[in-house]
Amino acid sequence: MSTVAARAMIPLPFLSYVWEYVRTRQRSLAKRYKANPSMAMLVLTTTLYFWLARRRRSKQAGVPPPRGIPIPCIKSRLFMLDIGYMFIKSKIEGNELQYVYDLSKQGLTLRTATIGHSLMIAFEPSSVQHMLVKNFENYPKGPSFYKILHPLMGTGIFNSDGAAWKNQRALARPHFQVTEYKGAVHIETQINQVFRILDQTISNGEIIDVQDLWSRYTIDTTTGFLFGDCVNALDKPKHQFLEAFSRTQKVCGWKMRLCSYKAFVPDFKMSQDVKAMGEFLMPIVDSAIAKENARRQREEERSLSDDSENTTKDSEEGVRDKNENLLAHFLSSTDQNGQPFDRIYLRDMLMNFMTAGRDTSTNLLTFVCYCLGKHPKVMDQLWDEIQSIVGCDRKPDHDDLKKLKYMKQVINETLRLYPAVPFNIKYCLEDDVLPNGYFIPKGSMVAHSSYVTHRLKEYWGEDSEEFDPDRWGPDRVKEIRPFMFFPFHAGPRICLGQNFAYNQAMNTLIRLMQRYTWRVVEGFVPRPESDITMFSRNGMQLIFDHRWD
Ligand code: HEM
Repeated sequence: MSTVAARAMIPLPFLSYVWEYVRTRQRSLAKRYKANPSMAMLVLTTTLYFWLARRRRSKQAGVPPPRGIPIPCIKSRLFMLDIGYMFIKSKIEGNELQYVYDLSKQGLTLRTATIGHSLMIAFEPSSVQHMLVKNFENYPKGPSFYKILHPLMGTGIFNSDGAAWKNQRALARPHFQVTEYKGAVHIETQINQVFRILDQTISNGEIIDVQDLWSRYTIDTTTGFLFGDCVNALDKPKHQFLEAFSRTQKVCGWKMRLCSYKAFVPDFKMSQDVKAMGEFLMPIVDSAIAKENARRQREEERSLSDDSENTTKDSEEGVRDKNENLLAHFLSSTDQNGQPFDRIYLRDMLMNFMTAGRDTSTNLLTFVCYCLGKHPKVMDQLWDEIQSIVGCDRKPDHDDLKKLKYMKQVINETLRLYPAVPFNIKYCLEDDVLPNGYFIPKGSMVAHSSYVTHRLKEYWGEDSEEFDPDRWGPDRVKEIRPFMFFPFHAGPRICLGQNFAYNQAMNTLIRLMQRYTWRVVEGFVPRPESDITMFSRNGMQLIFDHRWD
C-alpha cells in the first residue's frame, strides 16, 4: 500500500466512530426533546460558529498584544448596546458628527466592540499620518468597503486598491494637471444660469436654499469636465439620475456604518436605482466610444494619405479630441493589462469621478456661503481683497487666484470646520502599532475623521469651533502642524481634484461677490451630517441681495 493511501486509511475508523456517536446522540436528543434533530444540530453549529468568531474577534481586539498597548474601549454600560443605539439614534437625528466629536473627549484612540463588529478609531494627527502616508501599504480600503460600495462604484478609483487603483490614478493624473484650470473656464455657462436663478429669487423676495443650487451647479460643471456635455441640472430641479444617486449614497453610507450588520439596511430600491443610473450613463459612454472609434479611423486614413499639410492640421485635432475630457482621455488609453477599457468599466469610472467631484464641491460652496453670510466682517474683508486684485466686474484669471491670499484662508477655514469627507475607514492588513503605541490587530477596520481632528481643542485651541480665517494668516499658520488639517486626504491617495476644487470655488465666489451680498436667514442653524460626503440635512437658507442697485 502506498504511503498516501495508508495515511488516508488511518483516520477512517476514528471518523466512523464520530459519525456513529453523532447519529446515536441525535436519536437520543430527538427522543428527549421530541424535536427535529437536524434542526437542533443546525442551531448548535450556528451558535458554536458565532461564539468562536466572537471569541476570535475579541481576542484580536482586547488581549494585550505583545507589541503595543491595547486600545481602550469606548465606555459602555450595556455591552456596547447603548453605544450602538446612541450611534444609530444620532445618525437618524442628524447629530452623528457631533456625537463622534463628543466621543473624542474619552480619548484620541478608541475602539468599539459590539457583537460581531469591532472598529478602531484614531483621531490623533500622528496616527492619521501613519495610516495615510508612513504605512500606507498596510491600510488599503479593504474588502468590506469594496463590497458595500461595489453597486455604486464598481471597480473605479474610489473603490479599488493595488494595481487597478494605481493604473487609474496614473492615467487620470496628467489630465487633472492639464485641465486643472479648465474648472474656471467651464463655469461660464453655469454661472450665468446661477445669476438668472438668484435674480429671480431676489425679485420674488424669496429665501434660497444654496445647497440645492450648488448641487445642481456642480453636477453641471463636473459632468462638463468629465464627459464634455453637462446634464443641465440647473434647468431641471428634479433629475432622475441625481435622485437615484442620492438614494444609493444614503444606503451605502448606512451600510458602511453598520458594517457587519449591513444586511439589516433596507435596500429594496438599490438595484432599481443602480439600473437607472446605468441607463443614464451608458449612452454617454457609448457616444464617447463611437467618437473615439471615428477618431481612430480618421487617424488610420490619415496615415495612408501623403498629404503632409493635412496631417499636421488633423493630428492637432486628434490630440485635442483625445484630451478634451476625462472620458475621452480614458478611451484613448488602456488598463493595467494593456487592454482597452470596457463599457462597464468606463461607466464605473464616471460614477467614481462624479461622486468625488460633485458633492465635495457642493459642500465647500454651501458652507463657504454660510460662513460668509454669518460673518459679515469676513465678507467685507474678502470683498476688499477681490476689489483690489480682480476689480468689480472683471473675470478672474489664473494669476489673480494665486494672489487672493485671504480668500484661500477663508476656504481653508471652511474646509477645517466642514470637511467634505468627514469620516474615512481603512482596513489593517498586518498587525501594526500606531506612533502613540496603540496596537492595531490585523484585519481591523480603522476609522479616522477629519471632522473631529480639525476641531480638537488639544491642537487648535479653546476656540477650535469658531470660524476664524486669521488662523491661516502668515503669523499663525506656523502653529498648524502636519496632519492637523487634511480635508483632501493625504499621501499616495490624496485628492486628485484638489486644485480643480480650489480654482472652481474661488472663481465662483469671486463672480458671486462681484454681483451679490447675502446673509443667513435669522434663526437658521444648519445641521451638517454625512452619508459618504457631508451635507446639511436642512439645506442652507440664505437671503441674497444685489450688491449694486
Ligand atoms: C472641496 C472639494 C473636494 C474635497 C474636500 C475632496 C476630498 C477628497 C478626499 C478626502 C478624498 C479621499 C477619499 C478616500 O480615499 O476615501 C478624495 C479623493 C479623490 N478626489 Fe477629491 N475632493 C474634492 C474635490 C474633488 C474634485 C472636484 C474632483 C474631480 C473632479 C476630485 C477627485 C478625486 C479623486 C479622483 C479621488 C480619488 C483619489 C484616489 O483614491 O487615488 N475631488 N477627495
